[in-house]
Amino acid sequence: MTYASIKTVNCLHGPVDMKSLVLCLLAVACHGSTVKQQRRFPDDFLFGAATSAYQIEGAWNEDGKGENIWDRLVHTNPTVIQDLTTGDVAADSYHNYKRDVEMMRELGLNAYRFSISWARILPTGMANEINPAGVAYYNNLINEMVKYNITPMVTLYHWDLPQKLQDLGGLINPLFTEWYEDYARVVFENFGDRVKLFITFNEPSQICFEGFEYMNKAPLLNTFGVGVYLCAKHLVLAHARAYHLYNTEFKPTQGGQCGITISVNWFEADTDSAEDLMAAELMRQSQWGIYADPIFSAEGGLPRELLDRVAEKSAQQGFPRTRLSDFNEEEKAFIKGAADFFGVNHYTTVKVSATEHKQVYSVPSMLDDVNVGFYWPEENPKSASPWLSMAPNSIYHALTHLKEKYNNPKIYITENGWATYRNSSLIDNDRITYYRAAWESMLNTLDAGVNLKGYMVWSLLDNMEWLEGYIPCLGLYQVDYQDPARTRVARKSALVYKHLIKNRYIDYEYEPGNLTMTIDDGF
Ligand SMILES: CCCCCCCCCCCCC/C=C/[C@@H](O)[C@@H](N)CO[C@@H]1O[C@H](CO)[C@H](O)[C@H](O)[C@H]1O
Repeated sequence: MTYASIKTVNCLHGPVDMKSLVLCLLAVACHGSTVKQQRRFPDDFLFGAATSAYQIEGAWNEDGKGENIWDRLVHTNPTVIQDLTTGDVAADSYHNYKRDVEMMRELGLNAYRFSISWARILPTGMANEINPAGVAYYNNLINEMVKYNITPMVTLYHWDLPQKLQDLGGLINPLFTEWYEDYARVVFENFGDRVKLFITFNEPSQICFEGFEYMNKAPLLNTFGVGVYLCAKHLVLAHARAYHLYNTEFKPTQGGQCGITISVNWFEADTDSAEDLMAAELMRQSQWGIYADPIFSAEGGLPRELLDRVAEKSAQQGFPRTRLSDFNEEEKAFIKGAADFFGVNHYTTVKVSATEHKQVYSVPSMLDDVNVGFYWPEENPKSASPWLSMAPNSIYHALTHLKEKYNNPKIYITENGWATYRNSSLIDNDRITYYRAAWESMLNTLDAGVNLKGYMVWSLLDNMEWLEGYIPCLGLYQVDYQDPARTRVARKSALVYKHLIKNRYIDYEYEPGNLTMTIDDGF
C-alpha cells in the first residue's frame, strides 16, 4: 500500500484496496459503518535522532585530540556561555557511546546522525597526522550501530574547526577548500565502508553568518559585511570538492550518498504587500539561498536579488567592488548539482517585514544589506530557547517551497526539536505537542509530493547548547550532569517517538503507562 492510498475514508463509498477493505469490514463490525484510517509514514521512511561531536562527546583533550574553536572559545572567553559552562565533559559520549547505542535500540531508531570531530582524527587539522585513537573511537561507535542495524548518518563538520586552521584564517582562507577536501578523504577512507550517508556541513548560515558577523557562534569574529560572504563562498566550494571526491573516488565502490544540511526555517512575509514579500525573499536568500541556490537551483550561482542588493550597498558605501560577487562560470558548473540529497534542519517560523520590527544594523553588514525586520509571532508557544517557538504547519511551508524552487530534491529532515528548561519534568508534554504537530506537518508534506525520505529528532540526549550552555534541554533522554557517569533517563517524548517509529502513524490516544524503556525484540 502506498502512502497516498491511506486516507481518511468512508468504508461504504470510497474506493479502497484490499487491506483497507479488510480494515473497514472489521471497523464496521465493531463500530458501525465508517472508519477513520490514520495517515501513515512509509515503511522505508528513516526515523532517527541527531547529535554533534562538541555537544555530546566531552573528552576534549583526551587520547591525542587537538584543540578546536569551541575549546578555545569556552576556555579563553568563558563569560560568553550563558551558564559559564563548557563542552569539556558534556554528556561524555566519548566514554558512554555503548549506552547511547543502547538508547537507540530502546527507541527502535532506524538511523542515527552524529558528527565527527575533525580535531579528534586530525589534531592539527591537516591530513599529515592521523590520530589512531580518534579513528578507533568512531570505528567503535559505527560498528556498535551497524551491529544493531542502525544506519549511520555522518556529518563531517558540525562547527568545531581545528583551532590551528582557524589560526590560519579558517573559512576565510581560500585554502580552506583544500584542507577540507583532505579531511573528507580521511573520513571516506576510514568509515565509508560502513557509512552510506555523508553530510558535508551542518548549517552553513550558522557557521558563516553567526560565526563571522552575528557573534553567536565560534569563532565569534566581527567581520561585518565581508567575512560572512567570503566564508559562504569557500564553504560552498569546499562542499562541492568533497562531493566530487566522494562521487568519483569512493561512490563507485562504497555506493553511498553525499549531501549538505542547511538550516531552513520558514521565513514568512508579514503581509501580502510586494515589499513584505520581497523582504521575506531576501531573508530566505541571505539565510539559506546563498548556500542552497548554487547547489540545487537549475541555473546555479548565487541568488540574484541578494547579489544586486549587496552590489548596490557596496557602491553606496564606497567600496571599489561589491562585497559579494557571484561564482565564476567554471565554479558554477562545478557546484551545480553537487549533492545527492538536501538535508534540512527545521525548527520554527519567523515573520519578516520590510518596515516593521527593524533594528539598527551595523554598516556594512549582511543585516544592513538585507535591511528587513523580523519577529516571532506572540501567539506561537515559546520554548526554553528564545529563537524557537511552535508555528502552524511550519515544515510543510518550508519543504513545499524547496520542492518548487529546486525541482523536488530528495530531502532528509536532519534536525527538528523542542527546548525545555533543565529542571522541568520528565513528563514533557509540550515537547510531545510540538513533535506531533511536526509529524502531522510532515504527513501534509508527503501528501504534497515532496520527496522526503527521513527525519532525525534533535536530539537523542541533552547536550551543550552552544552559547546557551546547558540551560535549554532538547534530548529525548535527560542527562544527569551532577552524576560523573552522566546517567541518561528517558523522557515521556522518547516513548511517544518510539510508538511512532514502530507503528508509523501519530496516535494521539497513546499515553505511556510509565517511563521505563526496554529493548524490543529485533533491536
Ligand atoms: C541577514 C538577514 C537577517 C538575519 C536575521 C538573523 C536571523 C534571524 C532568524 C533566526 C532564525 C532562527 C534561528 C534558528 C536557528 C536554528 O536553525 C539553529 N540554532 C539550529 O541549529 C541547530 O540547533 C540545535 C538545537 O538548538 C543544535 O544546537 C544543533 O547543533 C544546531 O545544528
